[in-house]
Amino acid sequence: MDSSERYCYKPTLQWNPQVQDYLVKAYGAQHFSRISKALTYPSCYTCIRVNTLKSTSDDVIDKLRELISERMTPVPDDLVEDVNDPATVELQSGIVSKCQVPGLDYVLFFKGSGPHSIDYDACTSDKPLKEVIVSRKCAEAVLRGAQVYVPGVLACSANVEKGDKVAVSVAIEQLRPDGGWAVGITRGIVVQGSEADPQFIERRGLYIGEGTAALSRAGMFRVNEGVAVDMHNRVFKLPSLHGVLEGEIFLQNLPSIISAHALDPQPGERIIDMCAAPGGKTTAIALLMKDRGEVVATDRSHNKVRNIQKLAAEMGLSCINAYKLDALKACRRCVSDDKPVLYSSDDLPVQTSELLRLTMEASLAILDVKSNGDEKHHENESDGNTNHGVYTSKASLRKSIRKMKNGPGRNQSIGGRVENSKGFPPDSFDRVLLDAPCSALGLRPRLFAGEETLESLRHNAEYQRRMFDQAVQLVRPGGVIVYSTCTINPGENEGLVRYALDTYNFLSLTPQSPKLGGPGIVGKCDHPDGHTEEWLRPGEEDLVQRFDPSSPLDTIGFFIAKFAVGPKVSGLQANISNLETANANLEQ
Ligand SMILES: C[S@@+](CC[C@H](N)C(=O)[O-])C[C@H]1O[C@@H](n2cnc3c(N)ncnc32)[C@H](O)[C@@H]1O
Repeated sequence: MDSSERYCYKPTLQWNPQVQDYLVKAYGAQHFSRISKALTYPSCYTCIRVNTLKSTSDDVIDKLRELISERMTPVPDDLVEDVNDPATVELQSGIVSKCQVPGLDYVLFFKGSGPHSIDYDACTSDKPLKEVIVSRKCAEAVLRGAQVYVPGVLACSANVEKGDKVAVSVAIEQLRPDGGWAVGITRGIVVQGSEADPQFIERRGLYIGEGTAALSRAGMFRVNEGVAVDMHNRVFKLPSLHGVLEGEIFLQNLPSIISAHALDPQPGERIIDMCAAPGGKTTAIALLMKDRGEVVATDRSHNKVRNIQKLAAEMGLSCINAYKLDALKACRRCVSDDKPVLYSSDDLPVQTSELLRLTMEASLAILDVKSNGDEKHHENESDGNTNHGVYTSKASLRKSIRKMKNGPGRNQSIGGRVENSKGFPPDSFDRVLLDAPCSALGLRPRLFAGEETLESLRHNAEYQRRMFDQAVQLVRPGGVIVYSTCTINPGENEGLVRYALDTYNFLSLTPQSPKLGGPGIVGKCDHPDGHTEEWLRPGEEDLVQRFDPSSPLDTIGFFIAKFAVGPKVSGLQANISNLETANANLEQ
């Protein structure tokens, strides 16, 4: 075997066999195989969203070009090789272009290249190849342009010293005789670097580039942090823009930007991004609203909510209010706290819907009638769970209304604490984005997919439906829900759309703009356990956007559905009357 074959990058993505069968049924064998291969490569460009509040595309292009030339001159000795590399020259001449889609000229593409074949032997012809083996997560980051950091190092040749050139490969889970997956390399082992090496087969086709050891072998396993290998020759050459023009630009996948456009947010509206961290789509939405109105950004993780706040502050966006909230409890019909309040003042809407405003005014009127002003917590006994009728004090309501006008936590994005939200009233948002947590089977580069089973995929779909139920309650009639995922699993995409349309007869799929993705999948899948998963019906496929990682657009796998919300009351009444009919039929 020659060295180009031995030290190449040709990974084969490993799937759980049942999941693979299921995806082959959905896509057809050839298409699935193309997708599976594309997933192992990063996109060949970095997508940049310009913060139009702070800069323009032309300014950012100029600054990036300047930065690149600054970084290249004077040319440090160890970069001489890079400057002669065609990919580096290409970057140097400034392959940064504006997106040509109307309305998206604030999106820039920074071109990269790959896969390149690397002649590892040429650099070490007089001595045996020195190697470093890294973890899968580390390799996925390196393929996107990162360095090899110490925690990512799994194994190393015996004689590696600081400054040595090393070939970097990745250890990936292998199927074991018991049917489980395991990485065959124990942290700290010595890489033999010969075909006698028991792990040699496992890293064939998994070499991701060459770098200079920043530490000796001993150092790599002694310290806990820092760069272990400075990568200078990679199979994919993508610009590393980490920390560059902070606040002015945001690195974001193209489909994510499109999902914010699909929501079509308007200045002055009140919008909720239910699973918002780290805030990529939240900030994209806020910019499309010209920072006017309110974007409520919620996530269940406290630290992640902080990150949303930091990002909003960094981008200079003040219309974002971020809260810690479980999306499964995002809608609160009424509150049954010890202290009787009508919705916590923390989460009262800034641009509240007309409906809620009328409700508030009506409550004030009721209180005016109650001349003694006593506060009474009245529970509606017909529904002990959620539907509590709540009275509150006039002062408390007035305070709440004042807060409605001023906006809750309006300045929280400049470093305030993370507030917990108890949920929001029904119909209180003009638009809802549910960018749901998912199996992430569209993210690239991905070097292993065997962790997902049919059960875990189905569990995700159930979780997403429960979140979607909350989204339906939060949006006002006449509003919009956008549902998106970064997975290629139809059960979490078209399956959710089927659930939505079959469950809520006041929802309809509505066209999206811009439309860059392909059609959705029509049909169904009969699972071996008898469960049938239904996807789209004919005529629905062109109303969703499906981004295919194997398509020329070269994006991550992504899915977007946009629902128009009709009058809910009649829809609910229709559901209730359906239930009543069903009950009556049962009783007969
Ligand atoms: C796909 S990511 C969202 C990415 C984000 N929309 C963006 O564009 O930057 C999903 C997020 O959902 C959050 N999440 C998962 N379960 C949740 C729940 N029950 N309630 C709220 N957030 C949840 C995760 O913490 C994660 O940040």
